[in-house]
Amino acid sequence: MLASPSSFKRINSLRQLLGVLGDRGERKSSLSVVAGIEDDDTAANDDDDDDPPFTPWAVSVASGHALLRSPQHNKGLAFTEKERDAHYLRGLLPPAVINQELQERRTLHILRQYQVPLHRYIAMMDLQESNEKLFYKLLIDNVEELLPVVYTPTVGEACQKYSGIYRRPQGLYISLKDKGKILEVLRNWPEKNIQVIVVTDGERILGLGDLGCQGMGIPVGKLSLYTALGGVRPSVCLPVTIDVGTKNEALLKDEFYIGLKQKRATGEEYNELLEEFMTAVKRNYGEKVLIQFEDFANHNAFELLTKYRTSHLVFNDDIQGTACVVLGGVLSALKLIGGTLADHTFLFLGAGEAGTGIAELISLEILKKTKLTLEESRKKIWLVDSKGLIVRSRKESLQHFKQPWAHDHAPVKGLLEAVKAIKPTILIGTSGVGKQFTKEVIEAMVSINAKPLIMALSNPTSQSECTAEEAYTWSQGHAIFASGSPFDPVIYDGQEFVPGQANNAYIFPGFGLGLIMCGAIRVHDEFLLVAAEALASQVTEEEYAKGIIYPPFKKIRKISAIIAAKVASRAYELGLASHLPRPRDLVKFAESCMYSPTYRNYR
Ligand SMILES: O=C([O-])CC(=O)C(=O)O
Ligand SMILES: [Mg+2]
Repeated sequence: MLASPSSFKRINSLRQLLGVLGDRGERKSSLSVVAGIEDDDTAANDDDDDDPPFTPWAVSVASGHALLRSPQHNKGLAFTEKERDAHYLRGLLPPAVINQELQERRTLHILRQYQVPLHRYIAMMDLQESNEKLFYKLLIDNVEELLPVVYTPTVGEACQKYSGIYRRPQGLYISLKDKGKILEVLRNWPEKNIQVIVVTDGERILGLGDLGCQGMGIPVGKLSLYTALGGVRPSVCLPVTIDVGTKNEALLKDEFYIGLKQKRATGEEYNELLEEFMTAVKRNYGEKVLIQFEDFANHNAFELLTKYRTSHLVFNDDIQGTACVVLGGVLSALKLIGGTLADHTFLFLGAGEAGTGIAELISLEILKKTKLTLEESRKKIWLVDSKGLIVRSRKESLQHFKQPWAHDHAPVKGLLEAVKAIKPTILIGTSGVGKQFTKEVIEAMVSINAKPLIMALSNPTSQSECTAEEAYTWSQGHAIFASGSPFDPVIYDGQEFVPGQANNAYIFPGFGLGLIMCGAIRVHDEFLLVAAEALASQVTEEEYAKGIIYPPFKKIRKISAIIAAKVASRAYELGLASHLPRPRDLVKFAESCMYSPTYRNYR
């Protein structure tokens, strides 16, 4: 039976009244009762044979064939005999009834037979589009195996080939053609209650350059992680790609390219479209919707963050998320390499969003923990860009985000020369260009330090500044190593070395959950510091004993809950949280808000 218009009105006003947080949250929505086909996942509702509580609103939103075609509600062969009778499914499915656990094993078995990573990616996207709960159950239960499939590095290849593998729209496309109509475009999206938007303009997809409209794979992938790793409900997530054209000549010549075939717009035209988008988002979803900027090119990334951080709830994952995960890794690594943060000397290869973002957050943490001034703490950090070491004599010609790092020093050309001149204890690669940490660079680091910390952060794997194997072999097992893209453990000299994955996926899902659950209205730098410290605190002594500086991804939901709690707690302290009263136990509250992918019973 379809909901009558008046029932819909009641459903909508209930949504507005309750806000949608999560499944077991104190602010739990009672939509399950309203919608009949249940929209949330309380264990209490899972007992099949109990009669549903009486409610005058009980309606079914889909049945029969439409139910099987609804990714949010479809359970495939897991529909029971009773459900098949009750929801007009008889004959529409083969007779076997297969529960979710067996479906999960079956899907994993099939996935493992695909040798080509992109085929696994396509199979996972198909699953997400046909059976959302099974997709998330599989991803959550097998996160270490499947993260590289739906996310970095495979998502990079998927974006490069996106026009070829495109099947269905997985997010909202907003192009220059939609100028003046963005509010209408937002209203075309089927979900009305949106809490997180990940938006890209495709200009700098990972380290792969301008992929234009094909960048859509990134917001889709990031938001899958919001749900799988941070427990944010899929229905409140909105992936957006803003298409203002592309500089990528190959795409412009490709007859199958799905984007606007024109030169990338810049300046006024670009700013106006972005301004319209930001205004429309706030108007349509309110102040508390989180907008995560992803994979914008440097100039726009910094400008957008500066422009909107005082008027919107915005977060740039490449500047702030990456900074947070790296600061977390460095704080954690201090247990292995010794000293305090302020005792170290940092050298970065790359002075873009990630490099300067990390540098700034490290200096803020030094400022917080010592008596040094911001200026003094920044002096511990040196950056190398394509023209060599950033030094004071270059200051006038530098982009504004590089200027704080222009310290007094004679000009130095290449990275190796900079390592020899600066003698860093920590080397961080954020250049987006692979193979820059050569044998000579790593050897120079080892000649200066007993245990150099080396972080090769550029993504995907092809752009990594060096591989895990190179780092361990060239340093003869002395390096503590982490990378942005995943690498397998390495055996060197009979010993196993486990590289860390310094990827912002450790941070943004929990960070976003924290902002949403407390109703934050702005992102404060303090939130980034507490999130980094929370991540570092999750590494155990046993992990340190093995040289590990990041906790394993299999613990990520717990880690995300802890990060969310720290962020929310700081937001309450700073008066930036609007959901009152403050829950007493924020970790428990965060966990109670998390989406569960277990199938519901449809009575
Ligand atoms: O997506 C990732 O793996 C990390 C990231 O934000 C980037 O490299 O731009
Ligand atoms: Mg990114």
